[in-house]
Amino acid sequence: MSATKTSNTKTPETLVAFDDVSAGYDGIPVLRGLDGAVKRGDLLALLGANGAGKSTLFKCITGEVRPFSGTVRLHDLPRAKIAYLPQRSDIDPGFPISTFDAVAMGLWRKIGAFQGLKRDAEAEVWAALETVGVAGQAERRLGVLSGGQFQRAMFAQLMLQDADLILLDEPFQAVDLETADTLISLIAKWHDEGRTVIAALHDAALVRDRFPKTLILARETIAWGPTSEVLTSANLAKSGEVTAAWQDAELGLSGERARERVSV
Ligand SMILES: Nc1ncnc2c1ncn2[C@@H]1O[C@H](COP(=O)(O)OP(=O)(O)OP(=O)(O)O)[C@@H](O)[C@H]1O
Repeated sequence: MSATKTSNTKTPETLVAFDDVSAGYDGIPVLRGLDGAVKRGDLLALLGANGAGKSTLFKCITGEVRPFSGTVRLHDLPRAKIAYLPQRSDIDPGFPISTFDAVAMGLWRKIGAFQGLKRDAEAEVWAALETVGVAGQAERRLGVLSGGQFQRAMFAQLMLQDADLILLDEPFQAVDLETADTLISLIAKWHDEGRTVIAALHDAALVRDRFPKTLILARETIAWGPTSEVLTSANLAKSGEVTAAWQDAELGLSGERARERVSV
């Protein structure tokens, strides 16, 4: 990502607004009554227990999941300007693609999927591979890379996407400390360029150190604001308890009753 973007010193404007959003699957909400706004230039950590609804929130932003009620509004943000890195478990490791070609997919929106890469574009792909330290893996199949190499390649792809909003679902899962440092530096650079980044994470210490804003989620909002204010052990404990209570309720209820329960 080479272009210099808008300065973070501008008055922050809303990029994504959630207005009483309920969303989920098979008629059963897993996100409930979500209100709030992501500001342009935010570096926002999304914290919550397993099953708290973090991935679902991302999918509401990308449009993959449509809310049952409420609205998700994108302000001056075409979907083509959103980059989404799902959890590795959601990416098919058997997909027959080289690491080079996977990274080059980051340029698809710019040059089209079936255009041959011109020399300039090829150079961009090599530069991205080098920046994240996996140029030596370029010819290997993406699916055989180690966890850290794979995630570095995915970040190289993100670099080429030139997105305004970057959504990262547990980006440091199964990566070593050195890789995590490299990836965190890239995130910081994107933030400095004025891009908006939301990352679902489980490491509270990392969030405290590197993420100015935090949303703690448990199917509903537990807290959302400056990390120094919202990242408290009380809020984290509450997030775990509320998520567990919702999961217990779902396990104990038939689909029809669960629907009744969450609609009150
Ligand atoms: N495609 C789906 N169909 C049905 N239920 C789903 C689907 N995807 C997620 N869920 C359910 O929605 C709830 C929230 O899942 P989600 O993946 O959004 O949580 P998460 O906070 O990202 O969890 P994790 O930290 O484990 O990744 C879970 O109970 C999950 O089982």
